[in-house]
Amino acid sequence: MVANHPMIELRRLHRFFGKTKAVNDVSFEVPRGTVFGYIGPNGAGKTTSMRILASLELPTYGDAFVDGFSVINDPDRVRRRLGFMPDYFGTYADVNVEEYLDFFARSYGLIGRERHQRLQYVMHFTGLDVLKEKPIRGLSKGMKQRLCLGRAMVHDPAVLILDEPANGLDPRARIELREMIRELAARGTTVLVSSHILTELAEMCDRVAILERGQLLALGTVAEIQKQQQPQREVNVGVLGDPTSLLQWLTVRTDVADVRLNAHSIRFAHQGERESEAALLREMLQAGFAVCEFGSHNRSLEDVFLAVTKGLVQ
Ligand SMILES: Nc1ncnc2c1ncn2[C@@H]1O[C@H](COP(=O)(O)OP(=O)(O)OP(=O)(O)O)[C@@H](O)[C@H]1O
Repeated sequence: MVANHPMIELRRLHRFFGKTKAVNDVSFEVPRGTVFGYIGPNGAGKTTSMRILASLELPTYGDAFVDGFSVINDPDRVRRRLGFMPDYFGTYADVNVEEYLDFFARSYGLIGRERHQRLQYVMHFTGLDVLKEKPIRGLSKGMKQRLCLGRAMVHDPAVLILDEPANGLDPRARIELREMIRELAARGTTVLVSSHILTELAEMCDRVAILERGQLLALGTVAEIQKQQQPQREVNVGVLGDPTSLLQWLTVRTDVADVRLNAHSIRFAHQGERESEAALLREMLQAGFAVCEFGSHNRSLEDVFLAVTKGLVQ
């Protein structure tokens, strides 16, 4: 096995349930220490492929690897290296936070001082140390999510698979979760995290995959995907006086398209980098237009996500 193999790899992964192609020929690699976003609408196949990685489900065809070990041929080694946080939190007996985590630490074979230290570390990392004696059925949704993360990381796995961990969290809890995930990656943990929406993951992920109806639609950094979807930027120009002559000036240019007159400004799509936008503004001023406003922006991530996916469910 080579030293710098990907920590997660899906290789032509397929999983069918009858006629439903839950995962349909998906391949990608995730390098060590990165946060990888797995994004798609309901029924896209995110949970199914995560369950395959967690060796809870077998592929129909293809294979998946964790730290170089196949989920088909080496599920025990995969389980030791991987922590899985499912998208639901089941009901549990009347135990408190520490007892709950201790149970999972024991089930991973941690003993004595090592188990004690690991529990202290996990409770401190997740902020649960102050709640360690609280019965888990009395925890808030956000605290239960932290406990679920604590459970997934109790055996210090190299890879964490988090299925919609931000589901149902309030804005502050989302930010805290994002910080925890980034910190885990900074310490070398590889994290695969799923969500329905790109905006939620955009800031914390190094790379993302967009999935729909079992198929991979886009793969790359958020900026790469955004650029693929919209190489043009939308520019808005305000000008003093009658805008008609600027409108005509813009319409004949080849680097400008879709010129529209708004109430007090002109909008158009501009092909090119930021430098050519600056050059365009300079030319406008040199041509004598009294420009009082000039702004540009990419399409929002929501728009990009909607453009990539088609809203198809299965
Ligand atoms: N055990 C199963 N038996 C039959 N069909 C299944 C099973 N598990 C998943 N599916 C189907 O496979 C498809 C993909 O489901 P999956 O749960 O992987 O999607 P998802 O992207 O996680 O969706 P969500 O965001 O709604 O959780 C869906 O059509 C689902 O109904």
